Amino acid sequence: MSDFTPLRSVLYMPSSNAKALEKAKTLPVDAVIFDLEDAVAPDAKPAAREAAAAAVSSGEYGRRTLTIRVNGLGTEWHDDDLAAAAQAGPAGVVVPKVNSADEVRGLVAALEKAGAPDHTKLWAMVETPQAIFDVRELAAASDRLAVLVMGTNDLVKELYAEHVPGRAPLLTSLSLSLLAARAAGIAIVDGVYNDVKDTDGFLAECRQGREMGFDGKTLIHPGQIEGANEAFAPSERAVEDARGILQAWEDGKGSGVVTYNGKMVENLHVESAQRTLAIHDAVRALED
Ligand SMILES: CC(C)(COP(=O)(O)OP(=O)(O)OC[C@H]1O[C@@H](n2cnc3c(N)ncnc32)[C@H](O)[C@@H]1OP(=O)(O)O)[C@@H](O)C(=O)NCCC(=O)NCCSC(=O)C[C@H](O)C(=O)O
Ligand SMILES: [Mg+2]
Repeated sequence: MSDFTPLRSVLYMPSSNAKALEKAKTLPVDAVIFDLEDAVAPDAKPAAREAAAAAVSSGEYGRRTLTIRVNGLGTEWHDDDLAAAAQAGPAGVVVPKVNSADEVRGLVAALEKAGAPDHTKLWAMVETPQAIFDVRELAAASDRLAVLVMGTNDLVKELYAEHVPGRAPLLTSLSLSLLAARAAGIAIVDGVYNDVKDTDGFLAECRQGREMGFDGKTLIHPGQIEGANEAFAPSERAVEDARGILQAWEDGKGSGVVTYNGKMVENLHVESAQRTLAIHDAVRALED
């Protein structure tokens, strides 16, 4: 876990919005998605592409993980977007509506052909019924695939579902994607919450995402960053418990099972505690 990169808060911004691009340089966000897809009107796409590439190359975003979301496979903008993103060399190229393992392999080949540096990974958006059915193979299709990104707006649209508190219509898709990411050993971030003024609803969805196991949440507004950063970082209590578990394990060296605060501790709990502390250390390192 030493090279763990926090992805608690992953903020989309339209690459056509110069003010938002500027503002992101000061926001306490773990990662930025410079968007060329849904948030950018067709006639603004060429200029947005240039702005996104320039932002990535600028060196002005500090420790933030930078990514560019290109337009999807089969669109008139995809090839030019992918070439520009590969040349700019962000941490991730986010591709919407990836449907299958074959598409992942094709995208990785295209990135390599376009000269993307080794550190530029593929982030695949899972947001169609076909992707959900193929998500296990999709997530394991390439070592260059680093992150799954849930596209819950498109999923709701494709399922003819509704956005409801608790997200019952999406739970199967969220859970299958999460299982696939964990089986493949890659990161996964939850979808966006559209109502930027509904703080309670947003925080409830962050808690749900955290409890399910997501690494973080994609966001659409700066006002959502603080809540996501807090929800997806280990709480003080969790850090204290993790340290206590490690101490109890150390004290009981040699026994296969000990207790901490009256609860059973086995090797698997020790591994979880170590993970909690590694995430805590990585988050602290960002904040220093
Ligand atoms: C949703 C918004 C259109 C709201 O914009 P606005 O009304 O301008 O908000 P505010 O006036 O409250 O903004 C306050 C300040 O913050 C800046 N700002 C706003 N949003 C962002 C942002 N995303 N990144 C950076 N900075 C931002 C404003 O410029 C104001 O700055 P200042 O005046 O200096 O204080 C808007 O928030 C927005 O456009 N959000 C992003 C929308 C987007 O990217 N959508 C596409 C991705 S969502 C999606 O499609 C996921 C997936 O594919 C799926 O299917 O689910
Ligand atoms: Mg989408």
